[in-house]
Amino acid sequence: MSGATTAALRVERLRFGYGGTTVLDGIDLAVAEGSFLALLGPSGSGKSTLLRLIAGLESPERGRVLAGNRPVAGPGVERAEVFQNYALFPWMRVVDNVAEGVRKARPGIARTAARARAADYLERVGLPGVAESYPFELSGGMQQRAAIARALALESPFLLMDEPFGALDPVNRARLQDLLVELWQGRAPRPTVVFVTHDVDEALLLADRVAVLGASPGRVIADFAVPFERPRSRAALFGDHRFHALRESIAEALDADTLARLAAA
Ligand SMILES: Nc1ncnc2c1ncn2[C@@H]1O[C@H](COP(=O)(O)OP(=O)(O)OP(=O)(O)O)[C@@H](O)[C@H]1O
Repeated sequence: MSGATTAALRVERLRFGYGGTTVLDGIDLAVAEGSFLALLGPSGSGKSTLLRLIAGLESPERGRVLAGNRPVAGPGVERAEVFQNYALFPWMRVVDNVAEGVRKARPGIARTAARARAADYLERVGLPGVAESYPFELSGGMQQRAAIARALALESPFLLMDEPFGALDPVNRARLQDLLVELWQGRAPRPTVVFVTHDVDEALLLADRVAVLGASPGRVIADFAVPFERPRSRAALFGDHRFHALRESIAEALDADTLARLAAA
């Protein structure tokens, strides 16, 4: 496993279930500081649940999550989150949605300073001029940009993303993928990212490493380093035989898990 000694994030022997049904069992993961991990897996394998445990929104039954060497005991601003469905407060102007996060991360910051920082991040995600709008006035792609601005404005060492582009059309999805990588690479130090997706190509485009979860119970069944240099282009990836080989290996790992489950049923 990579980054065992410099892991910013560690999941150790983790087990978790809902109402007596085990969802995740025996999860061990070490994510190197400043790296980008994609969590891939079939529907129901527990990707979102694992992210919620890392976020501190759920507590493990066994094992633990360590973020920056500290056990995670609940949500915290050092672990910023972006979910699939924008999750902006509808009653707040866009700038205040972002500024609210800044104020949580920096208690005591003046309201005007928080709003200025929020406006700066909205500009960075390509949303100048919408600061005073309400979320309902924005398209889905724009709302998701604003949600990303809100998470990035926290300037947290961890960025936890649960299928953040899943609800977007292909053009906006590609734009936001590029934007995310650009913003992640532009930050010093880079935040450590855990990104849930069930899109293999998205994982290989974005991540340094892909952990594949199998289902029933969810556990890591394969772990691949993604070797492509950055900046990455889709055209270069599609022309690279290693991309196709990785896709194949991931599909094989998922197929083997499905067959094993069918055989056990
Ligand atoms: N709040 C909940 N209460 C009870 N069961 C839940 C809850 N949330 C998720 N589950 C169950 O836990 C399992 C894992 O769900 P989870 O959403 O983590 O999987 P996932 O891999 O993220 O799936 P998807 O790709 O469809 O989002 C599923 O069987 C799901 O039905």
